[in-house]
Amino acid sequence: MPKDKYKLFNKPVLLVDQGNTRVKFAQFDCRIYAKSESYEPSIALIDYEQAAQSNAFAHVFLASVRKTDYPQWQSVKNNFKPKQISEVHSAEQKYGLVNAYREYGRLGVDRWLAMLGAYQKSLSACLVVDIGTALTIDVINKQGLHQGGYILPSVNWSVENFVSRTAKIEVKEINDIACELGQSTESCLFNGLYHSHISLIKNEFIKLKHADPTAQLWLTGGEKEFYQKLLAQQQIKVQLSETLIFEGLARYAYDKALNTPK
Ligand SMILES: Nc1ncnc2c1ncn2[C@@H]1O[C@H](COP(=O)(O)OP(=O)(O)O)[C@@H](O)[C@H]1O
Ligand SMILES: CC(C)(COP(=O)(O)O)[C@@H](O)C(=O)NCCC(=O)O
Ligand SMILES: [K+]
Repeated sequence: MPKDKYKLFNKPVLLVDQGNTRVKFAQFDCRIYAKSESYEPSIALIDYEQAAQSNAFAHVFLASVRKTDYPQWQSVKNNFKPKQISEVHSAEQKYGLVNAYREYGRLGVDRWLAMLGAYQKSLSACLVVDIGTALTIDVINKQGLHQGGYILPSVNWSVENFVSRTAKIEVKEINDIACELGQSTESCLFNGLYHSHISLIKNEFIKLKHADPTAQLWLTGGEKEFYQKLLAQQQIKVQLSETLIFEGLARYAYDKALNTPK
């Protein structure tokens, strides 16, 4: 081990991302390098059982888009003293990223952290798409200025609501979904919704590429692989990441480690 390497937290740090559908956990080995030139967090996704191990973590960093009411998070929380818990909120600007919202605290913290994760990794213009309970799209320019975004209900959520409010729409069998005209109720509905999402993403990405040819398109969230497939059919190449939100959270942990006297 190089001499200039030491850990500030004597144990790993736990990262928690509480979305609207589920809560996700990761472990971050928060090392500080005295002669740090670049910052490359080492993050591993872990499951609830690993997260719930008492005494396994020095500190926990939490990001939640709901009240922190998830039973899984509540039981993990009992392993920590209040001073070991840091809840992160969207900021006006931090770590080179500037929030486009005038009411900056209203931007979903998952969006804020996913942008921070993506921008740290690419240092170019980024389009960040999080496909979870909602579909969110956020645009950041090369200088780290968030340009704004979109929030759309997910396809499944839209279909469920639509079906429950219409008499003649029934979803039976779902065949191959594609960005093309449908020829059954199911394909008209699903193709229409997915196509609208894919066209919006594509359109924004093409605009961003005009401004910065090195712009990157990042996909995260539960349905990212499916969107990757649909975008590939449109000749759009994406960066997939399961850990964007955690990479944003890890930046906060790293900062706390740097600024806490040993
Ligand atoms: N293991 C899983 N558990 C729950 N949902 C999953 C899982 N794998 C994929 N999904 C899909 O991902 C979506 C949830 O994505 P996620 O990004 O976790 O959402 P959120 O951040 O809103 O909680 C679900 O609606 C489902 O379609
Ligand atoms: C848009 C969201 C519901 C997405 O949540 P998710 O799908 O990740 O659970 C969440 O980011 C949120 O509650 N945002 C607050 C409103 C805003 O971002 O303007
Ligand atoms: K999310």
